[in-house]
Amino acid sequence: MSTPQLVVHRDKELMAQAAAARLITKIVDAQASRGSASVVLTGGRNGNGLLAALAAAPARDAIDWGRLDLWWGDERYLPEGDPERNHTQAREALLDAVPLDPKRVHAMPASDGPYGADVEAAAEAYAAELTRAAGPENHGSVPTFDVLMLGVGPDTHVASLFPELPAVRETERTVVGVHGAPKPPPTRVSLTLPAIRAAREVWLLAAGEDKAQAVAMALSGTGEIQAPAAGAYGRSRTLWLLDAAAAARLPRSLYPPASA
Ligand SMILES: O=C(O)[C@H](O)[C@@H](O)[C@H](O)[C@H](O)COP(=O)(O)O
Repeated sequence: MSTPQLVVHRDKELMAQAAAARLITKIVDAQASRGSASVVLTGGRNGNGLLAALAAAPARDAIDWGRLDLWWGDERYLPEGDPERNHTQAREALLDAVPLDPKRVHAMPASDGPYGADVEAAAEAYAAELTRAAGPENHGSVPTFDVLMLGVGPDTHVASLFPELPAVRETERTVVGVHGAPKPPPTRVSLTLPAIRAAREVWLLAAGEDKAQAVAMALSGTGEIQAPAAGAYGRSRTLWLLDAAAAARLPRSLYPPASA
């Protein structure tokens, strides 16, 4: 378990731009050392804000887009192309503007796809896709993601893992169906904490004063069932990318020195 590292930026725009620059470098380095990179995207305003900042970044095309695997941490279980799907919003923010290899863009199933209303079957299918992509060196049922990004909800949820609900308690499966999510829409597909923790690096994105309580709670020792963000950590790095408003309720001892 990697100890959380915090970086606090002036505001959410700068946080998105700095996180985008950080992601470009991470992808370029992974591609230089291993020939490809694997990144898990998140939905929500901060996740999509990062993608939009990346689309506008001058260094954007230092990335070899044809050697990038994209996965999702969660998806709203809606028809393909629905404007509320995380995949739709990621396409609008970045994906449609760059020459990705479509075979390497792993969107989660849509509700008008082969599994219909059976969101558990959709989750099992995505878990199988992850296992197929996990090479022998991954010693697990998911590929070793270079970076897995997560927005943080005001209730400390990450992906579609909400406090106290069954999905956050899952310890075996890597992908589950979610019913009755408090954040609409109610039906979702989500990676579980075991899958999240297979990533080399987990980056948690939180901006705005509405996240300050969640950030303080998740970083103050609250358990992962009550605060799912507290259970989101990478094998070698856990990075919280915050703006000053979201960091406002942190004890000063947790503030990074540069922000003191
Ligand atoms: O499907 C979703 O809604 C997201 O995956 C969800 O986990 C999101 O990242 C958080 O709710 C934060 O969203 P904001 O960044 O918009 O606050």
